[in-house]
Amino acid sequence: MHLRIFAVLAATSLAWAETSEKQARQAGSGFAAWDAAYSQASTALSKLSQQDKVNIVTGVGWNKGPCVGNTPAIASIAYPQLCLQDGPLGIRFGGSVTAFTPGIQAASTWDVELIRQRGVYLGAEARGVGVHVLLGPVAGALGKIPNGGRNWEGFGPDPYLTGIAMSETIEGIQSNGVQACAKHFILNEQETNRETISSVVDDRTMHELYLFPFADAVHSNVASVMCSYNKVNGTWACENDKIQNGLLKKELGFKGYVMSDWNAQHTTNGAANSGMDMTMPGSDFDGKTILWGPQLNTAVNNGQVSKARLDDMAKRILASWYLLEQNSGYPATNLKTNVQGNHKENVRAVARDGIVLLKNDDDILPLKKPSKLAVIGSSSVVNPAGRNACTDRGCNTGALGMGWGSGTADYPYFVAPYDALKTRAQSDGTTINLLSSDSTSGVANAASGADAALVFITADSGEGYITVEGVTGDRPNLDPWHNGNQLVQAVAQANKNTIVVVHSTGPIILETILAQPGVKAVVWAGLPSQENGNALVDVLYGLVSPSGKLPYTIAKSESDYGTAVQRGGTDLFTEGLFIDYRHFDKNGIAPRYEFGFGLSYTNFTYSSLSITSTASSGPASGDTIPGGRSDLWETVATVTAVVENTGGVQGAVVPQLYISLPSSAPSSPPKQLRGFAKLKLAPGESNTATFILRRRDLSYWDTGRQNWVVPSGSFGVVVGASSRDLRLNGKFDVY
Ligand SMILES: OC[C@H]1O[C@@H](O[C@H]2[C@H](O)[C@@H](O)[C@H](O[C@H]3[C@H](O)[C@@H](O)[C@H](O)O[C@@H]3CO)O[C@@H]2CO)[C@H](O)[C@@H](O)[C@@H]1O
Repeated sequence: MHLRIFAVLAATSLAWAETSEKQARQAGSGFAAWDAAYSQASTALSKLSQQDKVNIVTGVGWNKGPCVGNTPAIASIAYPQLCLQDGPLGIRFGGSVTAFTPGIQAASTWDVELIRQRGVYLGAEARGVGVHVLLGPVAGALGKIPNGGRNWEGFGPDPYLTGIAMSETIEGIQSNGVQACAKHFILNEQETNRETISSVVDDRTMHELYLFPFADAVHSNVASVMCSYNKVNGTWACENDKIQNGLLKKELGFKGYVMSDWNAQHTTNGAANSGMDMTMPGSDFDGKTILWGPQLNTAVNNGQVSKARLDDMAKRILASWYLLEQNSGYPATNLKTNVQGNHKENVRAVARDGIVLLKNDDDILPLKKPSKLAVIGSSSVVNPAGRNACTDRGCNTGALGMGWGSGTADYPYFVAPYDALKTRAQSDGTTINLLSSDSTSGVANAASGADAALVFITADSGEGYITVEGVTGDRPNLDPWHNGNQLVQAVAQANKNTIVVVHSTGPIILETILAQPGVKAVVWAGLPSQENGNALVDVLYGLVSPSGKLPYTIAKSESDYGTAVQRGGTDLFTEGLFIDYRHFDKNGIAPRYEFGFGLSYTNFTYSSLSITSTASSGPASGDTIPGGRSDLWETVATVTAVVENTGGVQGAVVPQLYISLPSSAPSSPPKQLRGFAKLKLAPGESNTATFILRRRDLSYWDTGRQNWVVPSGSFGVVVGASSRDLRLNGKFDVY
């Protein structure tokens, strides 16, 4: 099977920048593979009654099957009861599954090998428990609002980084014959009013920011896409002809099927005729309202939905099933099967390599066999009620490993910071003073006299159907929870070697913390899932040098972001293209820690920038393949740079390539990420980072021509250690 062969090839240890040839092949073969799958689907379809077809496209109802989504079996074509199950970080409600790291932690590694391996393992576990459709990965919310409740499920607000992560994850999942589902399509950027709000966006912003990573998903032959709860430009996403038929199926050449988010469908005919192909879960949560099933049958019988449209829906679903070869030897559904294997190794690696070291004064880290350590904060220990005490992780009690909602999984075990620190302390002969509370009383006692004080703070968020400590999804502000600022203040007053460890679903404002002279280090540990403590100890003690880079900007003030949760019925997306670092760059706002930032225990120097380009200006052309016009995916320029480890220890570096469009392009972000690589270097070692630019990477969306266009003129090229730490400058001209 072509897809599997290429996934195996792709599992070699190549940085993404070096694999675009593979991706081009994959798109080509994917197209052929879809053709074959469609041919099988047509044969099967000819054996089906109208009722069978309606059954294929209609879920059986909430809580009426083994999975969160189920469709009935069709015996005549040996089609199983299809099992659709969350989610983006593992099997929700599984009995013995791995709780992988959330998407945002994977993005924070900037390591395509780890991201792909995470996808492969997610797929292996889904297959092992007989899940046909794994409901992830997530590219919407993209993360334009720093407080957005579900941002942590995805890969952050940069569409390029998210696009690469989507591709790697989808190809990884589907290499196991499991259908992936790219969600939520599209512009579902906040939880507040998510089922009523209309996201109003201009055409260029839609293409260059929000649709961009979905194009990657389609290019990687994703089997399914989930339409979102919100309205897009006034029309429900799941009833929106422009986005489903126009953008997704026609422009991007999507061959799979669109399923509704759970209960996101509003009408029988509107959804069918605007491109939605499967309704989930098939009823509302009370089981009272059913919009397809018998109603769809009637609509087809009286001509409100054409027979051809019903055939198309069913064919898309069957073709995806055949594409992934689920018609042969697929395991029976049993969510309780133990499928963990050695997958915890990926969790630990992603948790560890996603840790971002923000501050390290006096080289206080790595720790050097302290004789006494203070460990302070309620999140240093596992939830006293049990690691899975709160359904769908709907509480922020004890150590934090993921946000809350449908995109969660139960932890098979949980190593809290204190657990791992204690183990390490025993081997070092270190004494630990533990204060597992967020109250400032008792802090002076616990922290004073220790060689260093580790203080743990958190910020949590999640999906809006659960309210945690008064927070219904989106965070109301960017402060740490549980009086984190006051806790750090108290610790830093008692101990001048204070190390702050932050576990958070997204940015928090660190100004109060950084103003404490006693705060020597800030470790941004993100969302490390079940390997929380182990990953932290690896970095704190220098078993590895920290190599994570921020996948979003940390501002000095919440208002610096220029975006906020909308309380009314409309979000006008007035910021347009300018979210996260694009906004800070355009408006000359100094971030506290910029997108792409992260310290190391070693140093790197950059040299020898080289640029070659064959790019020509003008609109994209070529046939539509999965992902859009074929030439958008062709390599048109290559940039290389040499990076050397000039420090004393081994470390991994993430050279980042940003481009600036020529002035002939309409107002554009000052710079945009268009390449990155992760190089592991021994002291004194150097290596070349190779960045391959595809036509789409040099294009803007021309609203007049309704096409991607490479502008003529001089393209700026910078290679840096972050979006603000720019080490090498160059340019190339395009005519
Ligand atoms: O899980 C499939 C997709 O579902 C959406 O989230 C839903 C979630 O799965 C479900 O557990 C939750 O149910 C609650 C329901 O909303 C509420 O009315 C009822 O009282 O309690 C239910 C909890 O037991 O609803 C969520 C939708 O509101 C996700 O958006 C999507 O990403 C998932 O893939």
